[in-house]
Amino acid sequence: MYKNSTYRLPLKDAEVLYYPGIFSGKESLDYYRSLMEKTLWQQDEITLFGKTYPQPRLTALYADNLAPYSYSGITMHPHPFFPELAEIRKKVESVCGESFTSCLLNLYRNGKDSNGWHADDERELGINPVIASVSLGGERYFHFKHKKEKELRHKLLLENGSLLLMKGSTQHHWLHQIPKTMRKTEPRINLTFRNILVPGNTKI
Ligand SMILES: O=C(O)CCC(=O)C(=O)O
Ligand SMILES: [Fe+2]
Repeated sequence: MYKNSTYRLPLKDAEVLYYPGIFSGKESLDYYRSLMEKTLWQQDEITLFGKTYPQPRLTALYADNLAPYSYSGITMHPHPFFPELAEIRKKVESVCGESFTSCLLNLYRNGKDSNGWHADDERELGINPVIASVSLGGERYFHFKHKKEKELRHKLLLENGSLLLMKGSTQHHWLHQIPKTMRKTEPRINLTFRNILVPGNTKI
């Protein structure tokens, strides 16, 4: 992919943009190292069909407000932003022209770590959520599948230093995942910037 360009993915009923190289190799490595160390990583348990498993990745939530975020039966409480995270948010906001209250981070330690099929459609994200997702470290494939038209699928390699922006009706019509991989892969940090609303507050 050529750096400093924007690609709109050819997905029906969706608005998904890919920006490779919003950070240089050096910036990406510096951020990767400081986030690896400073992030308060946690491993939650998920319950599937009455059985409990450790989530197959580490996560952490940061926000400007105290709004908790619940998904897959897990409720996360945010920590305040630290300087590197705030810097990354600023860059992302300037690239995509949106603003964000919160950041959910994922750490995929190796190819066995993954993120199963889901849509980011929780109530506290509002009606047409804008989600800006930064990748640092090892490359992983990101898959999309349409909720109703099963033959509509797409996959994309998320490169170090890139940004993937999902907006409009994307979460209504599509699911996404990061599948496990057998390839040898370096750890990957993913930052998903979102607007998470305080319960009772509706965004206009
Ligand atoms: O790791 C990624 O690129 C995707 C993460 C994701 O979909 C999520 O946290 O909701
Ligand atoms: Fe997601």
